[in-house]
Amino acid sequence: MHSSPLLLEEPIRMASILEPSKPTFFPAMTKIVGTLGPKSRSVDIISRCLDSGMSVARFDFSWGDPEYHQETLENLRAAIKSTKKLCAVVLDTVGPELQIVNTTDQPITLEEDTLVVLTPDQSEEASSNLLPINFSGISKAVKKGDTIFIGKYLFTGSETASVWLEVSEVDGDDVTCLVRNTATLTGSLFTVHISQIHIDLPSLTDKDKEVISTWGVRNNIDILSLYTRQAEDICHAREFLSKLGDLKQTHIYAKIENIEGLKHFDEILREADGIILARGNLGIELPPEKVFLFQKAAIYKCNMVGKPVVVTRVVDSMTDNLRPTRAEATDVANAVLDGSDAILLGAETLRGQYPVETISTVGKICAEAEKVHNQDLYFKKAVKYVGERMSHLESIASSAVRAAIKVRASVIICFTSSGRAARLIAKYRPTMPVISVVIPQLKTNQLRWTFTGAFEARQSLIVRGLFPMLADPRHPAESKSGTNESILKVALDHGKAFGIIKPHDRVVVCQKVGDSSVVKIIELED
Ligand SMILES: Nc1ncnc2c1ncn2[C@@H]1O[C@H](COP(=O)(O)OP(=O)(O)O)[C@@H](O)[C@H]1O
Ligand SMILES: C=C(OP(=O)(O)O)C(=O)O
Ligand SMILES: [K+]
Ligand SMILES: [Mg+2]
Repeated sequence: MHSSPLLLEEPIRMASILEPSKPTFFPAMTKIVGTLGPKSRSVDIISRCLDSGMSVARFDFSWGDPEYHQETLENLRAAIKSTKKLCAVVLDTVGPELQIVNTTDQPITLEEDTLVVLTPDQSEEASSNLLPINFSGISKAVKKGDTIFIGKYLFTGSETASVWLEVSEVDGDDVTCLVRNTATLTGSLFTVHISQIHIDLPSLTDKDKEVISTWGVRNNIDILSLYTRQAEDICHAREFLSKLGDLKQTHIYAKIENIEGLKHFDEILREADGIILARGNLGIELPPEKVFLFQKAAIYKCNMVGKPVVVTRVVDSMTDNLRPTRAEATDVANAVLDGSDAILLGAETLRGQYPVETISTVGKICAEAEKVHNQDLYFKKAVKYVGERMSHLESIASSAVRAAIKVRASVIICFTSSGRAARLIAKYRPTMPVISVVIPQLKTNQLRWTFTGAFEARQSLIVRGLFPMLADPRHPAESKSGTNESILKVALDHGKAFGIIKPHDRVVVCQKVGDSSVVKIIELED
């Protein structure tokens, strides 16, 4: 596998492209987040999603009630148990999302060159010439000539399932718009995107808070996906989580949806635990020729500070088709080459016809792209960015990756408690999987004693290259020397059982021995 690495920057022998990919245990180092919904909520389908490589499940509270999502989550738990595959849980908030509710049960067809009125009067029924919106300030927020998109496939506005409107007149609280393309809106809820306006609503709404403090607390959510426009949005959410018991351990990922988020990107990145590039919304907010540039710039910034970055909306067409378009397949590979940690699937798994096939197709594309990723070049950039003098841990982490590549180790094993050491290793984008062995720590909050570790292990399921294993808390973490040897043996056995570690392989281990952090190389006998 490491004999003659292909690099995109070097000439590739064309025939080598046709060599079939060898099957490996790890479908890809890049992770796949699947949004669970009507077409992906049975134990059977979720099990197949996990087996195909989904390692994070997203619950989108923009639709569906808590009971519905609870049922899906119980099924996810059963699937985890039967497949023995770990899966993290993401709660996606609604935020100041603009919505039109259609209570009529009938699809609504809007005809090109006709007029439609958007009204904040939500007692009105939706029709092809009147659409009630959940935003009282709409008439003050827009002006003649502005662009409004309604529907799900919001990129170009030319799809038949979404509509592109141009504001033609503002009259009192209502806004009259010219319909630019004929489209039929189906379902009970349509999202609305108005380009480049500030919506004067809080990023974390009362409804979001209610859901987090009930459903979120009940289910110990690992990651909160937050509609983010500025760094304070993250601070407020963190403050809110800090009062919810175990949820103070929940990671907050900033969902960058619009120009405001783009302008404040650097400050947001400092506060957030990770970033989600919501390209659905961003893609219509930005001129099309700028989308790739923001993606590359944002991913680079995340990579350099070692924070996970997730890219959305890659294979929309697989919602209804078994194969992605050429553009989509290439787009997935480019997201990997740009440096994303994970790919987020929305409609494709939520309400698409091929959730399992979508996951395995995306996984295969990711795995191919990873093979030609120029690790050497990337590594140099990352080291240069940190500069002199490195922290001890950063130096240990980068050295572990360097050593593992030089000795062609099949895997890196990293002992970690907070997950920080393992994330730092992942930052240097090793070409081999990292088994992060999370060692539970006993902690108390005055009321009760509990073990840490479960959050930390699951949270690494969204990071490229990290494959967590939660050590048995009965191994006392204090007496490091003796017990770590037995945990190491368990980790090696784990790797062997899954076929990623074979006899005579070399393995790089990163751990603390006494007070010193060490990187050691071990050569296995059998
Ligand atoms: N329980 C443990 N046993 C052995 N080594 C550990 C343990 N926890 C962390 N380490 C190692 O200690 C070093 C410091 O990592 P640090 O970031 O402090 O750990 P953590 O991941 O627990 O925050 C790293 O080399 C890491 O591999
Ligand atoms: C993921 C996105 O949106 P949603 O939360 O509506 O699925 C997106 O806009 O990229
Ligand atoms: K949402
Ligand atoms: Mg969106």
